[in-house]
Amino acid sequence: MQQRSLSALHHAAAQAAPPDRQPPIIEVRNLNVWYDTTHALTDVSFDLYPGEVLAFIGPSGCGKSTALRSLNRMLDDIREIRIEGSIRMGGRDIYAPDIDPPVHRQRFGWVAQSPNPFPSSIYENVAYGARIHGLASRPGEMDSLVESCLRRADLWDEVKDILHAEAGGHLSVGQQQRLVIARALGFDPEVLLMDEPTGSIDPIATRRVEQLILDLRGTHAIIVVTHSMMEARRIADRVAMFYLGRLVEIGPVAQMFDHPRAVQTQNFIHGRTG
Ligand SMILES: Nc1ncnc2c1ncn2[C@@H]1O[C@H](COP(=O)(O)OP(=O)(O)OP(=O)(O)O)[C@@H](O)[C@H]1O
Repeated sequence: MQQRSLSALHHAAAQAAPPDRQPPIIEVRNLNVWYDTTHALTDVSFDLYPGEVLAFIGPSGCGKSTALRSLNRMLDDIREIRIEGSIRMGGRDIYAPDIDPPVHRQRFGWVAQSPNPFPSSIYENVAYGARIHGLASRPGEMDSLVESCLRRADLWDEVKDILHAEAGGHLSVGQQQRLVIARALGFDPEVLLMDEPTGSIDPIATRRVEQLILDLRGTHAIIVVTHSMMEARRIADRVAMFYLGRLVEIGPVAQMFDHPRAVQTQNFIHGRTG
């Protein structure tokens, strides 16, 4: 990836860091993304810190998903994509030629808006990641790992008697979303990326997924794209506001909602745009 000169945004991204944090797990600087002639992201810079929940907000089409997908290199396969700038994880450029995208992707769990369990049993859905990464080799280890992931996803009690008998796709939509989160945990990821994880589930299922995000916070860095301001308030440590492909403001959740600085943030959280 081409390295662009660091601008004032570099300084702004660092300033938005909470004072008591460890070094960032991901550093994004002057990220620009084009889909053919569509300039989807312009000079986006931010840091992601270990154990935090960072919410991406902003009107439809402002680049939230593109920013999310750039981190785990999900954009790679799109024709006519062009990416410039710098994304560093653990100090290394994730777009360097010696980075293997599938190996890089293993550092992330991915949760999409519509739950997409594999067409296999509940058990196999969760075991899949651990199996391909060789995370459970001793007898009984896989059972423990599957149970642990399902417990952490707050799903164990509902499925423990149907682990092998029932397909993941036969659960309710809210349960499926928790199953997808359990599956993501089976990969033992460092970062969880969630693109509107509550966008297709009902309010009760939403609160369970939100509680799950709060429970996973601390052990995982989590980025959540959300269209719900209430949700961002409930779950985020920090909020990043996107507008027309630019990250216009990033900061602690209270500051962003109670004292937003950018006029775009003020308009958006008061429902005047988006
Ligand atoms: N695969 C693609 N091919 C071409 N253009 C794309 C593609 N994906 C996104 N775009 C364009 O890039 C811009 C940013 O889209 P993106 O999906 O990142 O925004 P978003 O903020 O996540 O939107 P939403 O909230 O509606 O999901 C938009 O103009 C969109 O039309």
